[in-house]
Amino acid sequence: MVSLSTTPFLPFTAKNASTRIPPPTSFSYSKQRSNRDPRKVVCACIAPPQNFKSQDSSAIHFNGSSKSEQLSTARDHEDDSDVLIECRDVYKSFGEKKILNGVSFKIKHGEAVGIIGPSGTGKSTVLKIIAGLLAPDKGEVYIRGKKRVGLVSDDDISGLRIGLVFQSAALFDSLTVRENVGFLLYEHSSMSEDQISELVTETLAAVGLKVLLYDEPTAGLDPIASTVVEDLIRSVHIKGQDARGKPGNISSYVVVTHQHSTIKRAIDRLLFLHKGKIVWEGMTHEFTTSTNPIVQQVTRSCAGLSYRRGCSLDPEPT
Ligand SMILES: Nc1ncnc2c1ncn2[C@@H]1O[C@H](COP(=O)(O)OP(=O)(O)OP(=O)(O)O)[C@@H](O)[C@H]1O
Repeated sequence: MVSLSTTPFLPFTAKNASTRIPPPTSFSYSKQRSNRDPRKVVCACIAPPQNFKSQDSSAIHFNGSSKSEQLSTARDHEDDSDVLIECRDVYKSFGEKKILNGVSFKIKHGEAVGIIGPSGTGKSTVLKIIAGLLAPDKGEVYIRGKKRVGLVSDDDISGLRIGLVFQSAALFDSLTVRENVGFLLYEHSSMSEDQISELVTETLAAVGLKVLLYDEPTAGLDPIASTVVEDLIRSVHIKGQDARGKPGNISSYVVVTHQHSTIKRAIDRLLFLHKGKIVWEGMTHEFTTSTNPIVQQVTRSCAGLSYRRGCSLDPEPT
């Protein structure tokens, strides 16, 4: 397990911040393969900052500008050779509660995808199904074109390492509370900023992760601290680069979020999950100009509201 103090994350500065900014209070990265949990899931934890006051409380608005959009959730006649992950008609219930009701989408090599939608609609459930922590009741998950059977194990058929980054703890009952919550930060680490930066890049490379799934990575962070995390998410992607200009190792990532700044800064393509289905997908900048009635309900409810006032992605009641 590798645990990192937050202080050394200063190399990842917010592009829009004029001053160097404090990082989140804790960021830890852990290769989660204890003897008690043989699954090939790599887990990290990002916790909200403590005792950190933003130096810039300016509102962050989410407003795209493109006129075009792609309303179709079915992408026929596509070249699928670069598809890393596909969920095909996935259903999931918990007891009597039907959560996913035929979810289908593809994640391609190089993509930065966001899953948004109302609370409780099953976004985290989708991530857990992709990661192989939960099995769908019906439907299939394909990893590089190979159907996944059962949960992720050491016999993983895909060879594609998928990491899940949790926003909060209490994730694996096989881990102790201490392991789950803290990932034991080195609060008084003597490592330099550059050493830590290097360590993150090298650790990701050594672990061999190709896809990262982030579950609400900026929840609870103020706007400035969020930008640090959003930049870090971009920096470890193959299309990004770290403070030293080195490209990341992550081929594709998926972010579940309610935060407008994260949608704007860290996501290129959006999947909108509503009532158990993907009801809209398109490029991030196409969202606010969508003519999809459900999307319009959301964007209407967000009009004029700032991030800090907590604009919700829940559609207005009809
Ligand atoms: N293991 C479980 N057992 C029973 N119910 C569950 C389980 N996991 C999730 N649920 C329920 O399924 C629903 C969807 O949960 P999920 O966390 O996937 O939603 P979400 O869209 O990520 O929500 P939020 O945006 O609020 O985080 C919720 O009602 C939740 O209580």
